[in-house]
Amino acid sequence: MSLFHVLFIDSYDSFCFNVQRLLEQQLNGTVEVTTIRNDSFQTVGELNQVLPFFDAVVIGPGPGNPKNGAQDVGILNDLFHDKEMITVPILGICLGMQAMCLAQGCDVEQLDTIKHGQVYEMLVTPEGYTSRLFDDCPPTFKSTRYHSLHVVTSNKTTDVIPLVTTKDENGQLLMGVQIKERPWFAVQYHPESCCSIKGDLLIQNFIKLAQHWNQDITGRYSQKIQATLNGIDKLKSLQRAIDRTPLFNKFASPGTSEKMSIFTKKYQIPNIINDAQFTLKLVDQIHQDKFIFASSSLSANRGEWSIIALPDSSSLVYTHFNDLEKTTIHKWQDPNLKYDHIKTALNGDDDLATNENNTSLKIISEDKEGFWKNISNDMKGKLIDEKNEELKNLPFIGGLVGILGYEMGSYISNDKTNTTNLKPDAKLVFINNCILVNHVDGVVYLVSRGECFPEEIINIMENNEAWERESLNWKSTLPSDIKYDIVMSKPEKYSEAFNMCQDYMHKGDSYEICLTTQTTVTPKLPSNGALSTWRIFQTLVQRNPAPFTSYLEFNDLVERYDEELCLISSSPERFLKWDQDICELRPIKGTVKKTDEMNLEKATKILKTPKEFGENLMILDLIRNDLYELLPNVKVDEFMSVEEYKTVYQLVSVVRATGMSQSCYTGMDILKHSLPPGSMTGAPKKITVEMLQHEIEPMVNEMTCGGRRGVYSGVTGYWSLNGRGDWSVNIRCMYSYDSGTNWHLGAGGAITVLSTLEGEREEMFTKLETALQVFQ
Ligand SMILES: C=C(O[C@@H]1C=C(C(=O)O)C=C[C@H]1O)C(=O)O
Ligand SMILES: NC(=O)CC[C@H](N)C(=O)O
Repeated sequence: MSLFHVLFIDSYDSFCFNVQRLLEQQLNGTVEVTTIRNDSFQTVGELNQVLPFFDAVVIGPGPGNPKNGAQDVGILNDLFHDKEMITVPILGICLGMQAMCLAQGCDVEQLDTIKHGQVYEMLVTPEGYTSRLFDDCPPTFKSTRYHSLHVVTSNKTTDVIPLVTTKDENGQLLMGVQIKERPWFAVQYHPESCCSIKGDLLIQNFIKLAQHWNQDITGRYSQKIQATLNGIDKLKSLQRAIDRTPLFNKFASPGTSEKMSIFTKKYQIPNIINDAQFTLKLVDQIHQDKFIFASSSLSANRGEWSIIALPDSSSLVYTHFNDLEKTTIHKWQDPNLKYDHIKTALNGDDDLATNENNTSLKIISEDKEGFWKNISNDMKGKLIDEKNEELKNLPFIGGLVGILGYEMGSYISNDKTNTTNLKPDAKLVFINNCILVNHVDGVVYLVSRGECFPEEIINIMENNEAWERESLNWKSTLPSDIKYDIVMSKPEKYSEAFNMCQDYMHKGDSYEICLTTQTTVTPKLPSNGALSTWRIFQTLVQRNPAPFTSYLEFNDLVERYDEELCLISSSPERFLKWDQDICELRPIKGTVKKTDEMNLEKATKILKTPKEFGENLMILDLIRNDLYELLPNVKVDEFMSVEEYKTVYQLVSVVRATGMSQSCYTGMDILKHSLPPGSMTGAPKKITVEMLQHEIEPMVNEMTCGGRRGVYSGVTGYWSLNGRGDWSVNIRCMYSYDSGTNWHLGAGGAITVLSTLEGEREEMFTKLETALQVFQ
């Protein structure tokens, strides 16, 4: 079977892999796609050398305006002016169509009413049918639009033949074209969106047309064979334009794999079924260090399990400092290690700190890429190909737990000049012992790698009748004699930032921008007063029960030190969960505040309006893209359901990818490639994250340096030794880098062209309030 080779030129869009997979899914998998960026080649001349290898070129969507030239669209404009291209079959999508038409003398103008994530009826023109691009297509079909700009024809642009149009407040708009006497076709809508129909038919028709032109009209196929023979090396180098190398080779034998027996003990406790308080009563009994991933609000597929991870003296602590490009590794509460040793070592420039103080401390100079690789390699030898069904199905049997901050994600640059920044960007601890609570079956498991599960916990469980009968006596307010200094972002700065977001979206640089603010709370204690992190946790859990309630206090040194990291979270949002074969993302986009007047029915109406629909759809398509980058089988399993939480209603979608076990990737690869979470960035991710970091957020959040978000907007969770993982988005949370002296709370929301300043500000305050209420 001969393959159909497509060169796909992406413009750093967040829908690029959706397009790639849509192409690959046609003709029974015989379409082979090589994806490059619009600046992978410096000149069209270079591109021409590989062109004969390809049957067709697809030019994808993306931010920017082709009228701005190469800085926005790389070589796209030159490509459409190049003689060699005249015979090459091309399909342009959105930005691709705008560049194609601009080169034909059309204008590209801003729409009066912009459409981002909106579904419209496309109308095929008579020329649409004669062109054969819309063979077998009904006269009207629904498709998603993501554009601020549109193509305007004139009586001088007669070579541009309209194939599809649509109508809206802007009037009649051009939605698809062919360039006269050329195999060049384009659409303004997005055939790859999950809300577009007939996208597959469009691609099939384009491929047929391309084959026909190559064979019968231009004779390109006779040149192609020769190019295949000497183009192989060039092609291989093209395929590396986007790095999709796995973090580690999961099929290679681990070599030094440790053989570990897993100890489990099981307690069936029927009356804990559906009782979220059980976990809280249990953790109340445990006085040793613990990381808690509790479900304080139970719902299907979220909150079935609570996990209590117990670090011990052999647990390794991995801390990454992004600005310093260094990682420290040491044992949990190493008796010889002092915080001063760590500080001194971080300030020095030794690659591997010599172990002068007889401690377990190791310092590694590495950037975040190195960190991702090294922790994965450390886990590699420890992962267990578990045959025992029960152990295989437990969510966690030991492994890494912790926090990956926003700055660990892609497209965010570090600040190497900030040599004094000792705030960790990632902190993970290797766990040998844990307690799992299954809230559905009413079972508690004690799991240990090895045989030494802490006696203290076994005793607590053996005597569970005593403490379990008691009701939870946690206070739901903090001591009344504590005052708080609360510093928030300035309102005028927020509105400036909001307007800046609108400008970018109107220019076509972004379709949705998640603008966030940071608030700092400093407790003012009375003399002899104290406010423990545990007390704050107790309060938040009760004030805002959530499926992803976490408590992570990193008292990883024997001596308490002033720069301890602590996170207390009541997040509603799962970012990514995976098992051996399937991974699931659960983006939340769309928020309505709960009030006495607001009920589920009313909230559902609001959440189904174009504003919220578009906001969710954009992120849904972006999340599909994140999964499609590495895995070919992706499905939207839940489309915009309304979920009720303590203080808000939220619009949630669920996307799953299957077939991970046969791929070369693990869930950790998916996690690395899809951070930061799309629901916290907006789309397209790359340009939006860059604008947020460098221009928009430094203005709003003056007290945090350089657009840093830190723990907020990152993820918290675990990677289990049985190949599972689950990470929630760090929102509706508070965290401290200095042992509770100051607490940071982030809050924000996605801004689209349909947003209003007042609406967004109120939404941001509603979200801030879910955690801030603890201090009030
Ligand atoms: C940015 C926050 O929340 C995110 C933004 C949402 C929205 O824009 O509707 C909803 C959930 C989160 O993904 C936050 O809570 O601070
Ligand atoms: N999705 C796109 O390709 C958008 C193209 C262009 N940046 C616009 O906003 O119109």
